[in-house]
Amino acid sequence: MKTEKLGQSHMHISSQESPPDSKSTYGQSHMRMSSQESPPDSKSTYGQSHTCVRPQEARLLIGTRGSKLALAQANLVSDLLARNGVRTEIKIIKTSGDTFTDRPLHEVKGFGVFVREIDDTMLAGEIDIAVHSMKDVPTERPGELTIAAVMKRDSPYDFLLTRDGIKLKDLPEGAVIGTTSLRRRAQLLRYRPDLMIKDLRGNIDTRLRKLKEGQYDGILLAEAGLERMKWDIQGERLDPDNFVPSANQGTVVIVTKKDSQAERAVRVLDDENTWIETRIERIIIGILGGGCLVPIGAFAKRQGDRIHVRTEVLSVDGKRHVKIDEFINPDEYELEAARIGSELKQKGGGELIDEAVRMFTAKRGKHG
Ligand SMILES: NCc1[nH]cc(CCC(=O)O)c1CC(=O)O
Repeated sequence: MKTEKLGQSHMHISSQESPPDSKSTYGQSHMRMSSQESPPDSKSTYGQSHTCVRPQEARLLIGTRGSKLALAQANLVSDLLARNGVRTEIKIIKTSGDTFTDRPLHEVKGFGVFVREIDDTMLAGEIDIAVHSMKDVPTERPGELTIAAVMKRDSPYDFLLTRDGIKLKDLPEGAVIGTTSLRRRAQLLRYRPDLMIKDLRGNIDTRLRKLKEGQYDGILLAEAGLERMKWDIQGERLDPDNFVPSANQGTVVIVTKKDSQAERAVRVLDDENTWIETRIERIIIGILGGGCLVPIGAFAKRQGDRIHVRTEVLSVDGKRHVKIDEFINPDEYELEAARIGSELKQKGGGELIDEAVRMFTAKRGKHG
């Protein structure tokens, strides 16, 4: 296990590798490990907690945000289910993350700002399936709901778009880069402390427009979003050694009520390899805590008969970080993920997390 110590500068000790192909080829069949992120004791009350009992031949209702990316994801799931004989209908649900687009996400109250209202609609029995970008789904979940399927991972990497195709290392001194992600901000400043990082909110099309309008020299976003929108835009895929992705980045997840017809219907879409990679990442960030208030990267990638795990916590200014980069045995992946999360926390990650949360809380106190 290789750990970089907390300090002012770091010799990167992992072998620099170009990002591997992000498509996994792992086997399809699998024994489902415990998927419970919430206590396994709560039994679903599906069908008992609401009056609207729909006839059996009714379509399953898919709940989703209304952004172009979210709709692209929901339509993909609907099409795949149709190919498996499952009829669905899509219902758009507005979330607080979509409402407050004028501020950084970490300043929108509470966790799961893109998920909470959709969870509530499912708990009320008004939808059967929810399709989310998995990285937006908090690790703390309502006991009645379950992650019923994790789709095969798209690109997990961050992607830099610049107006004239300049690479990150060649950007001029003080170039303005748009992102509102605390993780991307800290990782950018670690790599190029001279850069000016400017908040950038809004859906993908809004961000692209702001780049074209000249408000930024570059913008940083998830490559998966561009893939799913089928936008073939030239840019630079950032190396996961320097830009460890957000936990579960590039993954679409399907949530249903436990023990429901919907849970059984969507199971066919589950991808074993992505299930394991994203579970490792969620165990790690679940142990670290801090939610979206702290610059944390967590990335697990199956490579042959091993799983490469990279995870790090950074200070908000990118000047300090602590990182673990190692290969683990897939047979013990849950235990190994818990060990890594605990070690990262003990080796300085906990202090950086507390510092970031204190900083945010103080800032929120000042601005109300
Ligand atoms: N709320 C931000 C968010 N949630 C999921 C994605 C991208 C798609 C994915 O990671 O699956 C994005 C945009 C971004 O990070 O650029």
